[in-house]
Amino acid sequence: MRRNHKKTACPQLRRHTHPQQQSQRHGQHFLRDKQIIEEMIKQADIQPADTVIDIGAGAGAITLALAQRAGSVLAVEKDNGLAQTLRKRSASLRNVTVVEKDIMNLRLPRDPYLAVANIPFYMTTSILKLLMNGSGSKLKRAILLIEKGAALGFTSRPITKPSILAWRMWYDLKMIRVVERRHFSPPPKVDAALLLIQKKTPAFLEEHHFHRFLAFAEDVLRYPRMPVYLALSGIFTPPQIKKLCLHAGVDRDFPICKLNEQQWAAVYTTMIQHVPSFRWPK
Ligand SMILES: C[S@@+](CC[C@H](N)C(=O)[O-])C[C@H]1O[C@@H](n2cnc3c(N)ncnc32)[C@H](O)[C@@H]1O
Repeated sequence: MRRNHKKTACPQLRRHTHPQQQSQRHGQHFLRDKQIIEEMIKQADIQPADTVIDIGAGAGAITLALAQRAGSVLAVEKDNGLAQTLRKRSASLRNVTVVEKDIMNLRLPRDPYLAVANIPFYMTTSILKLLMNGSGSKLKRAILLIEKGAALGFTSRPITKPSILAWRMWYDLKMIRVVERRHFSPPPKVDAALLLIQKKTPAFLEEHHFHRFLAFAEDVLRYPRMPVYLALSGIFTPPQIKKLCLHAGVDRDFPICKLNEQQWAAVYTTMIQHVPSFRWPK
């Protein structure tokens, strides 16, 4: 492995450069490039009063940069050694709180917040669920470094996975660009990408519908390429399906996964308004 400590965003990493195997188990791939951190911060459009979470803060490469812009920074790191290092490095910064914890056990802010992070790749889906699932998600915007393959999956069309569809009903997900593996130390096995997550305002549906919509999506997307009339037949009557297709401007044989978010919102709203609740997918 080629090391160039001059370029490393955090010189303290020398002490924390673990063997490759351990880094992979804990998702410890530290950012070496300050320009990428600057780009993340620019994309996050942080305002002076904002609360920002750094998920998997490591030794603070992103946290310390965030502290210059945000009202407060919550740096969450599970690794005891790294958390201690970050505590020392941020001791003089009154707007940084280091929380040594598994991110999955963190109580998220009750007020709107941002997330800017180079997350542990092995937890990507769990972290996105944590940030976006739920009726009262207060996430306003996030810019996350994740695996390139995952970023492509979350942002592509047609949307075949219920959880991704549910996220995209309330959030715009955009892959900003690829970040090659050489920008990390030690480098991961695959390239990464910057994923921008932005809350839709207004969203197609009110927030309290999230879980019911997810159950609906899980039911009708069981076979994503199924024709609309078949996929919806367990919930709607044939005349309702005919009307829905007419309104959405799609043929009854149109693959269900090819509906756009606006069409999904129309189908779901029709269910809530015109289908007895015992027929709603649970
Ligand atoms: C990809 S590294 C990023 C480190 C640092 N932010 C950077 O960019 O250099 C991911 C970090 O997440 C930490 N981590 C792994 N699992 C975690 C968890 N469940 N909760 C919180 N932190 C975790 C790792 O110890 C590691 O420091």
